[in-house]
Amino acid sequence: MHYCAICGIERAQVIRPKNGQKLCRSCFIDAFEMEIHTTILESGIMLTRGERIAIGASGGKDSTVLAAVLKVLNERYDYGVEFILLSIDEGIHGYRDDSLETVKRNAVQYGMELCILGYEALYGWTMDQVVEKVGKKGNCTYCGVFRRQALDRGAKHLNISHILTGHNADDIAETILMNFLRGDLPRLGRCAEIITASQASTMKRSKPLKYAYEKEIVLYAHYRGLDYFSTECVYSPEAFRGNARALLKDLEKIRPSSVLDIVRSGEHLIHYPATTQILKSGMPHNEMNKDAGISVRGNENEGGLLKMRQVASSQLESKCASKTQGTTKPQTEALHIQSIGNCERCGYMSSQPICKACVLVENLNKTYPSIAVSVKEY
Ligand SMILES: Nc1ncnc2c1ncn2[C@@H]1O[C@H](COP(=O)(O)OP(=O)(O)OP(=O)(O)O)[C@@H](O)[C@H]1O
Repeated sequence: MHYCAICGIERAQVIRPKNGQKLCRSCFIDAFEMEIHTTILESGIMLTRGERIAIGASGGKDSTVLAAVLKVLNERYDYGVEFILLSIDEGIHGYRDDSLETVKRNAVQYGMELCILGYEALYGWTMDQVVEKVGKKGNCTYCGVFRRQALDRGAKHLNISHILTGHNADDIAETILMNFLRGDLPRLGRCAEIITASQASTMKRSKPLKYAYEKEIVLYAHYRGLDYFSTECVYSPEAFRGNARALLKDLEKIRPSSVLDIVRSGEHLIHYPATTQILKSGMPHNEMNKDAGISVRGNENEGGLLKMRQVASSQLESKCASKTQGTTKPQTEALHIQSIGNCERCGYMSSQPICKACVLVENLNKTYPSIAVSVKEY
């Protein structure tokens, strides 16, 4: 029999995948919570006293554990933050309607306000209708674009500018693998970041469970008897993600630390190679921006590093895009970082004249002329 590596009194019940440490149930719960607290403190996820912060709550294990742990930490370490559960109803019968019932119970259990926003009200389409129209292949693209914007809209409606999501280490490792296998280095760097801000949004998003293994999240939920919804989406997940997931699981069998190793590799690539080249060139930010033909709305001199990353990403993105289109753009072509403006159609913030959600809605509405092309204001 093994005793817990921390207390040395209780019988060990858990072997931690990241380091092989054997822990008892109670020490595991403490260690898990402490690691998320440390992630919040060390990663720059700012939880400012008095601030209202949204938790993207799907009712699944990850966001339920996130809400439960944040409630504990908020009380234990006196963060002084008000957490609001923000749920998006994609309109998937037999899946999201059931998981939202779980979120409603979680709101009562954790004493958190709950806001639910639906695709139907925002876009005039439920995902069930989208799948009926476009089929199961490719429907995840619609769902992902709509959800991203819906979360932003919900948070804005609540006067909130920071959203926390339950993406865990396995989710991030999968995305890194997918982008690596596709040769998409700019996305690979971005997906490894714990805090993301997009050019198309002023909303900050953070992933406090970034270093938490899926296995441990399930175990934590089990040990604490958390109320969560465990059914997979009725529409098949993105096929390529399924392959990346299978590959990750195989790697994990041989080497349990693989998940975090891949996350760390992704982090190292954030600054590599284009950003590094720009940093090495020593060019002053404003000169570099002028050369790159960048127009950034607001203070032209602020956010040097961020701008450098944007330039680096843009350079690589434009190279990748031109490659996939079979043309090679000249290296000297000026780069244009779009500033955040407003979508001409729905009025919501967008880096393009028409936001992605409106483009997708327009596609959907094409064969339904009686439905107005609109994304409703919320
Ligand atoms: N319908 C939704 N409403 C609000 N937030 C959502 C919704 N769907 C996903 N999210 C947020 O995005 C995160 C990652 O979503 P994903 O679809 O990858 O699900 P997941 O990894 O199974 O997470 P979960 O177990 O929380 O459902 C979730 O943890 C949650 O914070």
